[in-house]
Amino acid sequence: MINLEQMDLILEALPDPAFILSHSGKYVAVFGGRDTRYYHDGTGLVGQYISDLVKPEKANWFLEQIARALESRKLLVEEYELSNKDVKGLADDGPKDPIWFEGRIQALSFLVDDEEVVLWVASNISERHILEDRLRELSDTDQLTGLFNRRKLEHDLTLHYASSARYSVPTSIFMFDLDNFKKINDTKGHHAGDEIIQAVANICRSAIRKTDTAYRFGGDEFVVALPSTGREQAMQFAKRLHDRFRKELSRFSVEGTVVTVSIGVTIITPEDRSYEDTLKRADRALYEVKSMGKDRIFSA
Ligand SMILES: Nc1nc2c(ncn2[C@@H]2O[C@H](COP(=O)(O)OP(=O)(O)OP(=O)(O)O)[C@@H](O)[C@H]2O)c(=O)[nH]1
Repeated sequence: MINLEQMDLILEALPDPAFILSHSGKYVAVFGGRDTRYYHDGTGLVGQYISDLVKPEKANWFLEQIARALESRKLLVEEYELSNKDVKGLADDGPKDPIWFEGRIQALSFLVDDEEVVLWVASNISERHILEDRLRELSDTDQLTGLFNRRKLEHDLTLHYASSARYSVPTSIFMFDLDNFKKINDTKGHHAGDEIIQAVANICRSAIRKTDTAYRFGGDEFVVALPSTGREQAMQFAKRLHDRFRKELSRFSVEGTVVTVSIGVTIITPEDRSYEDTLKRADRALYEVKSMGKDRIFSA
């Protein structure tokens, strides 16, 4: 049998810190979490209140989770970020960078000083979090150009569509496609083609505003989303962008074949049933440009 003294030693040896927190946010007790590579020593927190130690917004979040766990009586799992600068009363030794925690919060079946209490076990998941961020970034990014990809475009357009519908804020869309690209690819090789695609991406990056976003839609097709931009403004910008393409892509010409860009411009309208309708219209505008002889802008 394990005696009480041994039980204390076991609790102290727990790899992750385990807090007993009251309904009002008091640190009633702290066990374990002695690994200073991952955690700060939390024993200095005992007897203090969360709202005295962390900023109000974060403190309210902690109190909400405690209340939820007490109400549901079920295990609650939540991820959150904290740095030792956020929490007064922690010793300076321990990790310097902000830590991402997974908190597992469980109501306990006894009261402390007439208050309900929860067990809050905090595990350091920073490494996993960084990896997840990197994976998300990779899955949203086109490898050749570093621009966002079609997947991310579809995600972002859903948001633009929702805010256009809700707040009547216009979002303009350019869809553009290189002209005569196949010929260059066939004559000078795929590698030269890749260079052109990268040059287009660089022009986009340097030309657009911070609030605009450029995407590689696929192959030699690109999309730029311009939030809070009406048609007239969008057309002015399309002209400027088109001029830059003309100037900066002319160096890739071969044997009388010039790489130019055709741009279809449209705007999310209240009649659109979803962003897909907007994209289809942009695609139709692009088709019109191509049939009119390429290297120009058409608004639909
Ligand atoms: N180098 C390179 N070529 C690509 C890439 N993705 C697509 N392509 C090529 O891009 C070309 C796109 O075809 P089209 O749009 O019909 O070519 P185009 O000559 O520009 O045709 P128009 O738009 O009618 O002027 C095809 O030859 C594809 O093989 C890529 O990542 N790198």
